[in-house]
Formats: sequence, C-alpha cells, structure tokens
Amino acid sequence: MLGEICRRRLAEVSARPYHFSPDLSRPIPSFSQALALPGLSLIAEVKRKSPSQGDIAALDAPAVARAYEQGGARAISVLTEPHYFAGSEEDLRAVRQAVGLPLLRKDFIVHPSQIPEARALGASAVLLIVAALGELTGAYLELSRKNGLEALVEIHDERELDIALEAGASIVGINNRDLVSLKVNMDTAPRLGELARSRSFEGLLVAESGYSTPEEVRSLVGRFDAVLVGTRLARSGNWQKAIEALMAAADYRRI
Ligand SMILES: O=C(O)c1ccccc1NCC(=O)[C@H](O)[C@H](O)COP(=O)(O)O
Repeated sequence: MLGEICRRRLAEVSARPYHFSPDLSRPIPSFSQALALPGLSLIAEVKRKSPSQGDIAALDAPAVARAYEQGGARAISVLTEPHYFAGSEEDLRAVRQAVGLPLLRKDFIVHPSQIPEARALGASAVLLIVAALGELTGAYLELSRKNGLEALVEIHDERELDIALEAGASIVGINNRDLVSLKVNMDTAPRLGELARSRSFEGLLVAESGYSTPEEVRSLVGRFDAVLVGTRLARSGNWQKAIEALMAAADYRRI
C-alpha cells in the first residue's frame, strides 16, 4: 500500500510546477515546544478516509480543527493527500487561518517541492516516513530545517529507528500501523520507544495509530511526549468532547 501511495503522489507532485518560495520571516508556532509541554500532548488529526478504514467522516477541516483546539489538542495533523485520504493543500491553508496551534503537514513526502510548499501553506512541521524515504531521510530532514520546518520522522521497526537516529531526527514518531500490510500492533510503539531511549535518544517521542480509549492513551504517560490520534476523533461527531475525554486521561505530569 505504501509503495502504491508514494508512486501516485510522486507522479502528481512532479507533474506540477515548482513555485514555492515561503516567507521564512513569517512566524509559525513551534511544533516541538507544543509537544514538550508537561504531560502527554495530543496531536489531533483531520482525517476523512484511509486505506485501512475507508470512509471515516465528511469533515469540514477548519471547523473540526477549531473544535480540536477548544478541546485541548496541542497540535493538529492535517492530511493533504487527496486520493487515499481525501485531504488537500487547501485544507492545510484553511486550518492555518482557523487555529493558532502548530500544524503538521501529514502527507507522503516524496519530492523536495513538498517541503517549501508545506511552509508556504502554514505548516510548522512535516511528516517524513522512513519506510518511504530510506537513506534519503537525512537529506529531507535537512531540507525541512532549511525551510524553517521541524520534522516528525516516522518509523515502524528497528532498522528504520537506526536510520532516523543516524539522520539526526529530534522528533521520532513510532507508528503501530505497518504501512505495507496496514496491520496495527499496539506493542510496536512502546517496544521501539524503549529501544530508542536505550540508544540514548533524548528527543521527543510520538506514539501513532490505533489509539481509541483513555486507557490506551494513559498507558503512554511517562513513556511518550505525545500521541497522534486520527480515526477515533474524526469519527466521534463531537470532536471537542472526544478530545476532552482523551486529554483527561493524558493530562498527567511526566513521571
Ligand atoms: O491510516 C491508514 O490506513 C494508513 C494507510 C497507509 C498509510 C498511512 C496510513 N495512515 C497514516 C497514519 O499514520 C495515521 O493517519 C495516524 O497515525 C492516525 O492513526 P489512527 O488514529 O489510527 O487513525
């Protein structure tokens, strides 16, 4: 699945003109500072559909983002991939205008032009998926920093953790979902999080995918800096309430 999505995204992105020159003097909120606040931070995702779930919810991106912000999310992830997730660049631009929280551009970054584009649209950070970028991860990380962006470097196994650490990632996301098979294993994030810390990783750790109950979220307190939640929130219908329920469980001081 990951290969199919990336091939399609690369074809689309490389066919359009490269014309992004973001204004780097325009201030944007810090993604890492939001994640480093005391307790477990919640990154709430605007997600309409996905390859594993099909249709999730017909969301108005800025309205949902405002509810996420009111509910206490500390950052918002906006999917901008159009075919498999029904997102768009316009969603990112509109969410930037609607909320003050830092935004993560959630997409399949496979072409350098997507990085300055993300900054121009108002993102504070981009997602870099090691399974997609492999040894190019370091180069994309550097390009992100040059464009005034932070990067959530996403891994799913030990080899990808090695690549992320070698690349100098300071925010590592551990995805419980295998993006090739789409299977979710909730032991993945805790196991690899522990491994990262045992290898002296002192940056921020984010647990991703499959979180839907306060108990699951609570289990991350003291082990992760943030959790990224999409489907559970998007489906809730009452986004602010759903966030508040998850935050109540997460709002513990770091142990
Ligand atoms: O969600 C999918 O089905 C998916 C399939 C292929 C590539 C990526 C995919 N999801 C991206 C994500 O990492 C999630 O959107 C994110 O972690 C939130 O997960 P969830 O809370 O389980 O919706």
